[in-house]
Amino acid sequence: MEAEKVLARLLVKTGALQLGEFKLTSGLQSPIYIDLRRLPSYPDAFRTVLALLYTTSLEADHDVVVGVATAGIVWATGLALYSGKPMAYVRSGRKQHGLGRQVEGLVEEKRVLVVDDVATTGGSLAAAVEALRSAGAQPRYALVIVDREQGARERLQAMGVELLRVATLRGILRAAVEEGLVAREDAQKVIDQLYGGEWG
Ligand SMILES: O=P(O)(O)OC[C@H]1O[C@H](OP(=O)(O)OP(=O)(O)O)[C@H](O)[C@@H]1O
Ligand SMILES: O=C(O)c1cc(=O)[nH]c(=O)[nH]1
Repeated sequence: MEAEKVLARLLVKTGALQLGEFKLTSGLQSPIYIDLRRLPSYPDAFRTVLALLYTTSLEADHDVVVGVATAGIVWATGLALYSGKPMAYVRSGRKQHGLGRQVEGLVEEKRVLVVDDVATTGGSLAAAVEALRSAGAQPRYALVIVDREQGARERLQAMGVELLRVATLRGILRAAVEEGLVAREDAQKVIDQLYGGEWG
């Protein structure tokens, strides 16, 4: 079964796909929210999505898996255990006590795969890439489970980082409609509001 269909089923079953009115981290408003933080509460779903993430990660040459705080750390940890690669993580800001670091773990001169759960504008991944470069790392690839296609790929490309994704939000919505999991009219409203009616 293709990744979009698997994700559509799991996201609906676990309540991780929510329709409504949401404010995003970028300040944008959205009629849909993907809450992948719920997945680890369902071990079978967690394992299935980790396997999909691992398969996609094979496209990226890397020495270290780096999670983006907070949601990305969970997935990076699972992926590192899956792949046997070292793992590190990036905080959203520099720690104000202890060693005062933003990047935790060994990344200097390493080819890094930056992992997060969702990409929307790419602001969070871009900030992580900058922090990693300041720490002497070489971030080459970013990897997410869901790419909402709201600017992340282009923003990262401009920084020399390629964005890999298990699925796009539009692909998941299309599969959810085909599987009878989301009403076509509800999905169409999301597509109209976020993508000017283009299903991609
Ligand atoms: O591409 P962007 O526009 O940056 O949006 C995506 C980011 O937003 C969410 O994080 P959030 O800020 O909600 O923090 P959390 O991971 O700590 O929950 C998500 O986990 C991504 O990191
Ligand atoms: O852009 C975000 O903040 C965001 C969107 C989304 O669908 N899911 C999420 O966890 N964050």
